[in-house]
Amino acid sequence: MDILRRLEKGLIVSCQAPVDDPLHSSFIMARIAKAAELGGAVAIRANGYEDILAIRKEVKLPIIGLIKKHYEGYKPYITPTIEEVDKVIKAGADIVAVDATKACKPGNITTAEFFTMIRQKYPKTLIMADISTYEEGIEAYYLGFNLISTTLSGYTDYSPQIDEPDFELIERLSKDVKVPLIAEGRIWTPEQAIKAFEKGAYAVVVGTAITRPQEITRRFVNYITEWRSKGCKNKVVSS
Ligand SMILES: CC(=O)N[C@H](C=O)[C@@H](O)[C@H](O)[C@H](O)COP(=O)(O)O
Repeated sequence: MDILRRLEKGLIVSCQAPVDDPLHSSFIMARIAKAAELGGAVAIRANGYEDILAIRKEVKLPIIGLIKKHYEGYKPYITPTIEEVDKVIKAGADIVAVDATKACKPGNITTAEFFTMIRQKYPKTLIMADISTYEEGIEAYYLGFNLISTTLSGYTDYSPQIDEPDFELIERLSKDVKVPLIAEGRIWTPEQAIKAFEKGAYAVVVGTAITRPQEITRRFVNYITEWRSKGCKNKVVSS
């Protein structure tokens, strides 16, 4: 089946562990991706050449690949140059996710120029635009990106800094773009995933809430700490 059709109304699991995470390992990411596949995910989102390669060997699902790399003097870090695009494709990803914010990519390349470079080199590859605002999503749509994801809302200094997923952006963009609009970023519960679909999302990406035990633990601990600081209603047993 066509890759985009396979994503429709489905859960995409983002399997990423930064260098300072104890799970930072291609072997572990591939096992987590396998678990996500067995659990019913429709696709995997993965970061880094080695991780994509390892996941490609382990799962049959479509892979959305990216490479996070920081270049001095430039803000974009999600597959910001053609070099990272080459590696993502070489590793076996089906879709390449790139920064499509208004910030120039390394070498002062605009999103429009970057998109043209990728399209000329890879005429058939599906390209996902990681955006942070409505305007960026619209621009990405008219440039010809195949999918648009709300990944970077809350991660540029001009987008809303909220704890929840950006439902308003999901709703507005899904009405105005005619390519799949992916809801991504800070989805922590199944209810939020359903809400994203109801706002018009084509598929949802969940990362941290499924694949990062360190952050999941921290979230539990924070809730408990807050409850305790409010003079918890029930007796806390101290050892
Ligand atoms: C902003 C950024 O760099 N996002 C990254 C994009 O690949 C990942 O670190 C996120 O985990 C992913 O977008 C899923 O989001 P969440 O982990 O909130 O479910």
